[in-house]
Amino acid sequence: MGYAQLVMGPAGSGKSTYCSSLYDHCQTIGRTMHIVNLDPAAENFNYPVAMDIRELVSLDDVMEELGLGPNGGLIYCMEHLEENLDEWLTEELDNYLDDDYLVFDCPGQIELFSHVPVLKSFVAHLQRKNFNVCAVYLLDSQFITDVTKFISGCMASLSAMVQLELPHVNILSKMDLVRNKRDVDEYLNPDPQFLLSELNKRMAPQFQKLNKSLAELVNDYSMVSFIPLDLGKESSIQYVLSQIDCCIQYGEDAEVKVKDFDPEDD
Ligand SMILES: Nc1nc2c(ncn2[C@@H]2O[C@H](COP(=O)(O)OP(=O)(O)OP(=O)(O)O)[C@@H](O)[C@H]2O)c(=O)[nH]1
Ligand SMILES: [Mg+2]
Repeated sequence: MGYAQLVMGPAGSGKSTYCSSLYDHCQTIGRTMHIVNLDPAAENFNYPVAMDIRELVSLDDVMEELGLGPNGGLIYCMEHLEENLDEWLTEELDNYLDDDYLVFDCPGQIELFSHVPVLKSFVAHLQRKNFNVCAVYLLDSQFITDVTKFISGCMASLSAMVQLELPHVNILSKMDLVRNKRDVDEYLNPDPQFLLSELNKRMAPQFQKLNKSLAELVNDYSMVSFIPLDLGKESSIQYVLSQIDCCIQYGEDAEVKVKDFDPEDD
């Protein structure tokens, strides 16, 4: 059984930085983790790139040859990935062991996890290869300064959740930039009444009914809650990782082995 995180979130939400911090953390604690670049437009990396979509397809070539812009070009690249999953991903995965842990650093174009099916096929492929996959969705903590931004961030996360049907962990990134940590608490497990009153304060009266539906939607999927992540604190990274590990049952096999030898069981 292999393990994988699919790291998603809007452009600039801190996905690649999270991946490199996670990598460093695992180096420190002596744990093996491989980071995969799925962004055909990425250029600089702060982590060793274990697999790289750019070896399959280059955004520059696609834009030049097909006359596409950067976003259309990216969608084309991802569709190309989808068509080549059997060759490319299967071949690349052959380099890893059965119980390896992979982290996929995705591009930030939001359409990738809202309405383009490539990630769904990608996940299905990983699952066929016996990977336990967790969706990790990053939202910039600066979004909570504006409740309308926060709600739209929640909706985007929700659409990834509904589309991918994976264990799902939401992270509020860049906590080092939050000055008043108390402001954050209300957004980590948002109360629908609180969201509703904040939205109503911000928006014109004709939106009240819509606001109510949005707040209810967030509440109905009570899974829209966030774990704060402060990359400056090793303990924060460790906590986030432990929550994700729990979702994909990483480490449980080891526990079972320990239990097998528990003298009290005799
Ligand atoms: N202060 C602070 N800045 C951060 C943190 N994480 C990321 N950043 C900054 O936010 C910007 C975007 O970070 P990236 O990690 O490239 O974000 P991304 O989600 O990978 O972006 P795309 O791949 O373009 O979608 C960079 O300038 C980072 O230095 C953080 O925890 N704290
Ligand atoms: Mg990135």
